[in-house]
Amino acid sequence: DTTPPAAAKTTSILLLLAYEPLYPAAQSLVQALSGQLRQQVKQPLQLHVEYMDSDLLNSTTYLQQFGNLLHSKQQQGERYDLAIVAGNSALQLAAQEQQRVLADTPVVFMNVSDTALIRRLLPGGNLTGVPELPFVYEFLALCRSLFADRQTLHVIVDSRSGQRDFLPLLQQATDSLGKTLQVHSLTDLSWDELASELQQLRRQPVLLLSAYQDRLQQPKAFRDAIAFLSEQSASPLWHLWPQGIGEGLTGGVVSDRDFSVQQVAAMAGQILQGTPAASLPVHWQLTPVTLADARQLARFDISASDLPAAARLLHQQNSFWQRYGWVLLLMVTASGLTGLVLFLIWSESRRRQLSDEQLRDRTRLIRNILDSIPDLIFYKDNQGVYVFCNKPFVRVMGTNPVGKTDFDVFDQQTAEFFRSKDSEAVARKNMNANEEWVHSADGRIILLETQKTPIYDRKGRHIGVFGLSRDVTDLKKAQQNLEHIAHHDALTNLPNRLLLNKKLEYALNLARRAEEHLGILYLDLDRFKDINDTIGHDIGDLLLKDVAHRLHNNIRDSDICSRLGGDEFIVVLTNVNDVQRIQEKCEQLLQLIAQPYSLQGHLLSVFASAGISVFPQHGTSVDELIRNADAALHKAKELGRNRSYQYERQLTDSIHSRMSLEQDLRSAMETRQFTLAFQPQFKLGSLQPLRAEALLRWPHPARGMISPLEFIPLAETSGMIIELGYWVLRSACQQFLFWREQGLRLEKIAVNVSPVQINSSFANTVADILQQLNFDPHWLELEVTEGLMMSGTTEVSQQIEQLRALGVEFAIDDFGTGYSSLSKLKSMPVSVLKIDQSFVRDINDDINDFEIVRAIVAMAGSLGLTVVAEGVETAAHESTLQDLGCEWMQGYYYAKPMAADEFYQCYRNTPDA
Ligand SMILES: Nc1nc2c(ncn2[C@@H]2O[C@@H]3COP(=O)(O)O[C@H]4[C@@H](O)[C@H](n5cnc6c(=O)[nH]c(N)nc65)O[C@@H]4COP(=O)(O)O[C@H]3[C@H]2O)c(=O)[nH]1
Repeated sequence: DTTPPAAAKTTSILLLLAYEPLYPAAQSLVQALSGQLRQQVKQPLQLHVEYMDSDLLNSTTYLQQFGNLLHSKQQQGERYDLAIVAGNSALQLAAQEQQRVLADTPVVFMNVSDTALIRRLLPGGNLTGVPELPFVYEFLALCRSLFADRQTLHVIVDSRSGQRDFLPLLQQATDSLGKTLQVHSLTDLSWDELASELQQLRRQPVLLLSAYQDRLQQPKAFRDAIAFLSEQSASPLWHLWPQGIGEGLTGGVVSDRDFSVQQVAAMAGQILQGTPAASLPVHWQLTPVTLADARQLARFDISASDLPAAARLLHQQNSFWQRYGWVLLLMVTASGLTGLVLFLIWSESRRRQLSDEQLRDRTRLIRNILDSIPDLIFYKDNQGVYVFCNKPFVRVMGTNPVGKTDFDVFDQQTAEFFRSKDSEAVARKNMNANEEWVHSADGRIILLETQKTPIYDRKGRHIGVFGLSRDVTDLKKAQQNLEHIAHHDALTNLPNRLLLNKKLEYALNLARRAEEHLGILYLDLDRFKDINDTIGHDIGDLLLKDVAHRLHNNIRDSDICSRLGGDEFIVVLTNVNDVQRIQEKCEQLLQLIAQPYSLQGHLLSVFASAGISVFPQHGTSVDELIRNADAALHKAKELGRNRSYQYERQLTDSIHSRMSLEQDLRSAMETRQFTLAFQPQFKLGSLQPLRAEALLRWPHPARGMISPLEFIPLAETSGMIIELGYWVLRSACQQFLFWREQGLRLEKIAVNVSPVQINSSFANTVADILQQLNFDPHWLELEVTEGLMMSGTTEVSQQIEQLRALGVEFAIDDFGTGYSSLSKLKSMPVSVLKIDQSFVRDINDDINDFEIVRAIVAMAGSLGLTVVAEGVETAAHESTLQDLGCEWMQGYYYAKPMAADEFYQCYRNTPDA
């Protein structure tokens, strides 16, 4: 009897991997870890492996979803004595679940390159582990020996942070070695454009940092990305991490993962024996290993002898065992169980030749082994009569079938199905696998994955069928769940971009065959960000759900409705015969979205804009149709929102001109093409301006003066606004100092600040600039948007408060256009309100505008805020504003924005100066 005397406690370890299950490196990591852990942990061990597949799906929502999945498993009885997490996002998830799934569970991490995250978690954390650091200098040394004649290191990155964060380090390293770093960024390139750049590079070192998404936001799983890039590239691709090497990437200098696995298993062993995780030091000392794929080296004509002597080569096919070993191994494993059963049958048939006792012992041993396997194992003779089955079979099926056929045990339909699968295996003379749903004895319907193998006697005659069934119900459910998460948007449950691409591809094929049209509607909510910032993200989320619901419920089943993220939706109208219908349906959906929403006591209105592209007129591929619908959406927004626009060719041209404007903007930054204009602000009744607003001007060498309304958004999306904004601040302050020296009696200079500029270093940088210029902070007013003020994030408030403490004054620009309510004004850290010019323009004709201005002035007065009216163009404007109690004015009625010299000439001799 092999039953142990007393059941030893099972140690349960959660192995959380950031990778996808199909990823070969993930599988070998699991195997290596499980081997090492079994050596370290003496008790019975149960490993729960979870694959996050976070390369492609790395949003916070996904992390949240994954956490929920783990939590629900835990509630069904899973418990963990220890968690081993591999990869950055796995550690992120562990950090997120510290209080819930992993409460009191020690964590050992590995393959984590995010050192900031490790350092953040270490103090007080119940964790330790082995990080994975980039060996940048060692890698450059390898490049020097392999590509001695090359001075440039090419790097591939995309927009995602993480790997991209290593760029400054690489820049520093290449600079220090006198090399050049050339970045090929998927933020500017599509996959195809990157491929054609890689085709131009002949035998140059190319380092892959990160490539998951291109500028068209087309994602690729890591495996697909490296397969694609390595196939296209005329140069070998290298990596700072082991993953991907051997699967397309040529090699790299990486940390030794075998060593990490040993360390992690040793740490796990110590923790399970009672050592607190926090008392085991993190293993920061890592040894670099040069790893290379022999097949890729051969492809690029690189001699393995040029690698360091200790380099490890993958896929080196030189011995019989290396070539065919895996085939043999597979054959041996597959035939193992079959052999065991054959042995059982054989021993039964030799019963009379051996002593009874010997036979009984042997048979009992084999039975015990087969009974201890959780899978259902059975053997039927060639008449379909069960000769043997193990205990799990009897337990799950609720009956012992030995001596009976399937027809005696199961219902007619199930029995026929089982018999047909037996016959298939016999006909194929080989193992046959199938899945089958069956009723189990405890009343559940379970999914069995069954393998059937025909058995032959020594003369080759068929004598029966051996079968092995595994209960994969839970596995299938978990897979389906993950599959669903991977393909659906967590908030609205609509298909995400990945699934949209697949469905649209399918719809295109159908439309092609049926010679029908398809309509692609790219919808985006107008000013959704303001709603989010002012009323809160919770309400914003509810609103998105309602919009999704309205869209989904008002299209046909064959149509597709998908959320791309944020407030962007795509609706695909299928089976369209009359193109006119597309436009009509789009208008109908926009009207539907515009109906009011009642969300947790808030009555809200929101409008949407839509861009339309039509198959086949506006494109024949998924990419092209979505891109063109997007271009049409931009046009719709430009034309004033709450409307739709159908794609036309000129839009692509204008996108190209937008891209060329962006390039010009970069060179304008380098060649300092910008200037400042200044517009005075007057206190009522005074001819002498006491304040001036600095406004950025870009005299483009070919296109003339370009409005800030056109280029500031570009500078914001490209991040250039940060550098540009500091330039404006510095120049405006210098000009102000100069005027004061010349005798102009100005009190303050106002400078516009874009929300993008307010990051964690904003206040310190502004303070530094003021200090360098010896500029009194009380002379500075920073104009920020209403949305930013309402966003209420702690970072923004901290930055603003830090500067206010120095004496810098803050104003809300274009007040009244956002969603902030007057009652919220009290809590905003500002002292000036600038009434938007759109209210001033019609103040004498539109009673609503008049009332809004009246309310703003009254409320501001009671809060002690200064109100400045913008866009005062006529004496009538001035007099109405004066009647309402507004004291400060700015507008063309007094002066247009002008160059600094002109400003000085205008106001140096003003009577009350
Ligand atoms: N119709 C009319 N317009 C008037 C009148 N008085 C002033 N304006 C215009 O209204 C805009 C006022 O600036 P803003 O609301 O801050 O709006 C600014 C501001 O949001 C942004 N901007 C300008 N310079 C900068 C800058 O240095 N940084 C940032 N982040 N944004 C800037 O660009 C916007 C537009 O700037 P500009 O084209 O210079 O346009 C200026 C000004 O020329 C009037 O009586 N009638």
